[in-house]
Amino acid sequence: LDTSSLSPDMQRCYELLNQTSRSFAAVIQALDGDLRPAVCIFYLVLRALDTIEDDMTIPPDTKIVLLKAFHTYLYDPKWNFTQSQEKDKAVLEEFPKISGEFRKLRSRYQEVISEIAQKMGAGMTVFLTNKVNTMEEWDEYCHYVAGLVGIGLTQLFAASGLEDPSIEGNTRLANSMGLFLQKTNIIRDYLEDIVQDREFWPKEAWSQFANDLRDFQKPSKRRDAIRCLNFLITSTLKLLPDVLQYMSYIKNQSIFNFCAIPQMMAIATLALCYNNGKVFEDMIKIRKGQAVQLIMQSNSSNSLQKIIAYYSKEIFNKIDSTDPSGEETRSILTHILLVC
Ligand SMILES: COc1cccc([C@H]2O[C@H](CC(=O)N[C@@H](CC(=O)O)C(=O)O)C(=O)N(CC(C)(C)C)c3ccc(Cl)cc32)c1OC
Repeated sequence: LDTSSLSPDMQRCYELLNQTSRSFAAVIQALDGDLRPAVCIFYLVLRALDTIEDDMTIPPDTKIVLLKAFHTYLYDPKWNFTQSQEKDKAVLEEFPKISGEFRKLRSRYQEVISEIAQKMGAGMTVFLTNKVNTMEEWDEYCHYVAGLVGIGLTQLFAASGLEDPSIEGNTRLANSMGLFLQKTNIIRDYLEDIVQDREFWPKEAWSQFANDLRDFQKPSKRRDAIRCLNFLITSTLKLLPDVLQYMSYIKNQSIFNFCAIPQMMAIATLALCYNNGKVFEDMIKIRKGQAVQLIMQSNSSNSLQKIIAYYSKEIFNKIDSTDPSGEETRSILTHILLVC
């Protein structure tokens, strides 16, 4: 991206974007028009909020104040936070550069980003102290940290003039775009979260198979662990029709690629995780070469349907006849293969 004509602060924002997100930064920088800087800033604002939520060295009552007030810092030219130990702490230390560029965005873009930041910060405080119990609470948590991102982005797309303003009405579909990504990340990151003493797998799911979520690390509990894993993957696959429907409304090629690539990485991750005990042994990541191939292919609804059909068949062929969710998994995949 040629940033030479941009202000020093905006150049720094693109550097921070490339530092905080590996493959994804490239698709943000490929966005058309004034959507590119708006999404870059939105991503960094969200990264700053996420860095506060993730930082276990911040005392809970300080964290609650920071999360609830965070949206106001967008309008405070001096605000930054230098006490973070997280890997992405630079976005908090250099926040004045991000908020300065934020205040230069069109007012509608500012309105969307600050409203999402306000709702997300408030929602995060609800789950700071409470674990996720029911499947409904799992949806609620994922709405706060990811569904709102889908909704906010959809509002930015509509405001940019690059998409039909009516897509702003697709709130449920936009929410599902976030839930699909977040639920996939939570399923994939079981071990990484458990070793950091964090639990995002809903109790309503794991309590069917164990007395404690940590039990799934034990080889003796591997059968129950995989049954819980397959149960959660089956629940997440139910979002795929919404993802396909959301994508069918997107007309701008740069926005299509920006939305499609993370969803394709997620379905490939779910296929890899399904019935795979490695989820409980080490960090699972789809191979870089596979990811690049997916990125190259994710440019039209037709190619999306082909990729989703490919991974749906891969999961279908892995279903274990003794798995209690097996019937449900088969039925959802059959439905998906019909619409693909
Ligand atoms: C319509 O909605 C979307 C359309 C396109 C992309 C995303 C979504 O995709 C990335 C993709 C991304 O960030 N990939 C990482 C890979 C990884 O972190 O494992 C990357 O390539 O660095 C992602 O994961 N999240 C984080 C949340 C899921 C919490 C929202 C995210 C964070 C900020 C923004 Cl602005 C966007 C997204 C959307 O959000 C739903």
